[in-house]
Amino acid sequence: KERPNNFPPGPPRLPIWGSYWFMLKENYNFAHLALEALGKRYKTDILGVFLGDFPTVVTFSHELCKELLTRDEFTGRNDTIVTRTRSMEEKRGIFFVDGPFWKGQRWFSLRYMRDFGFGRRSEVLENSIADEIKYLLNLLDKEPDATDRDICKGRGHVLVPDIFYGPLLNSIFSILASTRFDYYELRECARAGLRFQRSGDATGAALSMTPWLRFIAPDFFGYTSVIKDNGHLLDFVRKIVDEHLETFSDDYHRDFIDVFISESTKEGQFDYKQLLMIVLDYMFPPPIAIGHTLSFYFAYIINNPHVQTKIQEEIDSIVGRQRLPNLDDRKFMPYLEASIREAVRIFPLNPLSIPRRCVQDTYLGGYFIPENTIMIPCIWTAHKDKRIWENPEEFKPERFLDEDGNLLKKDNTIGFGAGKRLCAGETFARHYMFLIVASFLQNYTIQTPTGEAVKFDIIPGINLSLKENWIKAVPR
Ligand code: HEM
Repeated sequence: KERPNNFPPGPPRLPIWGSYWFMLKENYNFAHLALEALGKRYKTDILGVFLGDFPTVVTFSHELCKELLTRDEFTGRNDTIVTRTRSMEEKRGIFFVDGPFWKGQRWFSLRYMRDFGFGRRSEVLENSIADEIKYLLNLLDKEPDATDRDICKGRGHVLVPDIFYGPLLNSIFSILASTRFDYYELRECARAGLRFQRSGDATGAALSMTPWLRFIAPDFFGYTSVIKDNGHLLDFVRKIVDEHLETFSDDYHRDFIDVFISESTKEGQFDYKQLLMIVLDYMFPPPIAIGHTLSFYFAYIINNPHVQTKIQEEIDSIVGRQRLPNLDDRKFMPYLEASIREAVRIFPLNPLSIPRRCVQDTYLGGYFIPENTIMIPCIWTAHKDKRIWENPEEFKPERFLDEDGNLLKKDNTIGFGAGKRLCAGETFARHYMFLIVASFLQNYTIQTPTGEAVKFDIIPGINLSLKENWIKAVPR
């Protein structure tokens, strides 16, 4: 268990948690800040640490993060107690599988979800998203009723991102399951998902390194949430899949679940658990990833009112006030688009992306990387790399525009990952974020209920999230 020869520099390895002790000392709450600090301490763009027994390499520069994300040797994922427990003790789904199984399942799901509008322009999907956005605008314009008091305190006084949970989930379910659900039920689901991902904080990481902790203090180390909250999501998905199996007919495929049942049965490979996990892997990110990215987005434009005004001017000149914005408007609204890119850059939701696994011995940045090393691109630091970004701490959408105000073709952000494991929902996410932001700012100016700046009270987890973000939408 020696440090491998020519392994990247980093802190020593102590008993039980290896170098993790040093991370906790640097920053107990936020692993990305702890690793960034260790990178600075060792004056390196590539750090070698041991998370318990696992050799782990962290890259910080934009260049090395991009290389890590795009090279085939780093397309594996890690198999941990949490990823296993999450998928019923098997390796299933898309997120945490690798090798030929991952390739086949990723290709299959993207190929067939596309037929239902996912990842492309689609009139049917856009109309259904437009209906969800009308629901949201209506919510901003009314006093709360019994069913929405948890997200609305009064006219225009709403909780972000919780107001988006129902619409986002209904949109993805229109593709997966051709079904709409009650908004409150969907919010409860999204909140279970949020608790589950928050269990991936510092103590949750300890669980992956030393799984026996689940027998000693399951609540403290997040194991209870893995079981209970993930169980809530699985029960929800199981009900949908079982209903599909009961009513399935090969004459007409209503949605992606039907296509999965049909195609995999034809090949004699119907896998119930895989169907559950694919649905879960596509339903989890819309509320958690899009919802919380929007939450940070609104926080930034509230704290930068000049940006908000400029976006509103752009909306007024391209769309006006007589109709709602649609995706045809997107290419004529570079400033709005740039503001979304800038929010993803300055506050990447997954500051350490979703860690990869090295699938064969190789080299990176001149250092030796043994097979099975955990590979972590520190997106947080790469997005503030001064070699790429001028004044990186400043929220400045203009950095994505040329002198004539056109959107730059090249986007150096890597908040959606890169390479063959690039986020499978990026197009869906970008479409949705554009439509929500454009429709909200066309009709409202967003501020905090007190008129003060948003305080960045961040909760750690696999994703970062704001503690509680009530906003006030003031009619324009
Ligand atoms: C703003 C919203 C989102 C952000 C910031 C985000 C970010 C990410 C990141 C960083 C990864 C890891 C990529 C890598 O390893 O290189 C990822 C993977 C993934 N994302 Fe997203 N995501 C978002 C929205 C979505 C949505 C809406 C969906 C689905 C509806 C989705 C589905 C997935 C899937 C299935 C993967 C796993 C891909 C694989 O391992 O092959 N994401 N996402």
